[in-house]
Amino acid sequence: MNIAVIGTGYVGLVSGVCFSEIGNQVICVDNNEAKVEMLNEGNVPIYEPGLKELMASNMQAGKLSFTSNIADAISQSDIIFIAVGTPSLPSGEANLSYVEQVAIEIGSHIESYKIIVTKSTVPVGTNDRVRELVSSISSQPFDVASVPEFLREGSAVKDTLNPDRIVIGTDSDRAIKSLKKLHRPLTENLIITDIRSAEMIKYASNAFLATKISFINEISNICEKVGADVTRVAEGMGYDKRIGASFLKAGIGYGGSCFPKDTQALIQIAGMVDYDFRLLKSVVQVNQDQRFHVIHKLEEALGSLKGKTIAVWGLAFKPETDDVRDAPAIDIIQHLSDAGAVIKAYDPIATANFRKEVDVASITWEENPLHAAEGADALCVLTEWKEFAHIDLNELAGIMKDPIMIDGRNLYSAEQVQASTLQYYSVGRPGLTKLEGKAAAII
Ligand SMILES: NC(=O)C1=CN([C@@H]2O[C@H](COP(=O)(O)OP(=O)(O)OC[C@H]3O[C@@H](n4cnc5c(N)ncnc54)[C@H](O)[C@@H]3O)[C@@H](O)[C@H]2O)C=CC1
Ligand SMILES: O=C(O)[C@H]1O[C@H](OP(=O)(O)OP(=O)(O)OC[C@H]2O[C@@H](n3ccc(=O)[nH]c3=O)[C@H](O)[C@@H]2O)[C@H](O)[C@@H](O)[C@@H]1O
Repeated sequence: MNIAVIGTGYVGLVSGVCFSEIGNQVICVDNNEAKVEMLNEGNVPIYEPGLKELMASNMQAGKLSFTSNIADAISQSDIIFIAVGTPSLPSGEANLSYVEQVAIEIGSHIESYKIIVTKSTVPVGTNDRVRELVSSISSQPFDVASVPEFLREGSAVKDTLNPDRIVIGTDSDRAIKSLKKLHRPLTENLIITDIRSAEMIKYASNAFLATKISFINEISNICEKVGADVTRVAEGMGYDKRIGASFLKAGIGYGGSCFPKDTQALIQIAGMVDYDFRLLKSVVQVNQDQRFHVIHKLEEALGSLKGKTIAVWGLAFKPETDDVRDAPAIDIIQHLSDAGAVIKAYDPIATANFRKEVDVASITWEENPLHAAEGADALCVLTEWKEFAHIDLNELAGIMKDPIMIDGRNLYSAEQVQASTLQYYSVGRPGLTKLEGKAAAII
């Protein structure tokens, strides 16, 4: 099939590459010409395992190309995917201006029947708005559909080629037939529904996953006070099929370009219809507070942070990505700097992106984790990169001024911690916390 994908961010690029991989002819469009040039040279603007190789092989096979000319892409395609950003407005609502702009451009260029599919995460009613905009400009026949995207950064290619389900929301039998045919090579689990339900499925899914994370983070906070181990609690809960084991890792709260934005947007969507989404508001608040538990633990270990040197391992919002959008590390580093600490930061790949996000004077950017830790009063682990997991903790303790580690991701096992001389603080595993001169608070 002939596909146009508008927008070459995470979703557009990965979808375009994967659609070509399963045998379609794909043109990806972006209005950022520098990005298009980069892609045409075979370079990938994001770090995503496996993407560059797959993109190169499909470009070589003539199945995938990049352009900034939307008119060409539309004329050569049967199905047009809208995959542009829907960032938060200051109110928390989704900014739909990019989606609307693309709808206007599609309306200006269609010359024959098209299926216009919104892949961007959009509030209920947006596909109706797309339909309205296109038909206000063009009298050509077209259908609209909502096919939300569920990929995760860091495993985007794998997720796209092996999805748990594909949701297809449309009121057109013709669109259902084509979209089933397009997606069937990826999975048999195709959920056909109406447009509004499809739009809602995406927000409800992200909000539910965010709720699981805030729930387990609150459980971890209680575990710290009652002497239980949150990793054991999550394991024990996860064997219950009704609960499931995933998204129960306690830590420093969720970040990234989607959960923070989509939870806020859903609160706004509810508010528009006079519904106060109290549960989700709490999820957001718990998440915001959780980031600062790292700071509380540092203060517990060091007292005032003024003039202290704090090493930070991990800046990306999660491993296997260089994305730092709404990474907990941004708030934590800003707070450390405001408290007068000197920061030595290291991330395997996200440092360049992070430097564009934070503007603090008291920070040095280190080239390796041990350099960052050398001479530090304490070390905070903020992203669970694999390369940190294998570091010799006694060697680490030996080069620090004070061997204090705040492990915000529960990266280290009980055995590793117990065999080390670190003064170790975890998330919700108080039995491992070695406190100088006082026992962990167990009631
Ligand atoms: N990043 C992720 O992991 C996921 C994102 N989503 C959703 O997918 C949507 C896209 O997200 P990202 O890929 O992260 O976005 P992004 O913001 O990284 O990329 C959007 C791209 O669209 C381009 N663009 C904007 N206006 C355009 C226009 N008029 N014509 C052509 N290109 C245009 C921009 O230049 C940019 O390259 C959002 O709604 C997001 O919530 C859904 C699932 C996963
Ligand atoms: O709509 C989106 O953009 C995407 O948002 C998330 O994907 P992503 O943000 O890439 O990453 P996740 O793996 O979901 O992690 C999000 C955040 O939650 C945190 N997290 C995740 C899982 C967990 O158990 N605990 C936890 O703290 C991660 O550290 C990270 O900061 C969803 O998992 C995707 O299904 C969805 O498509």
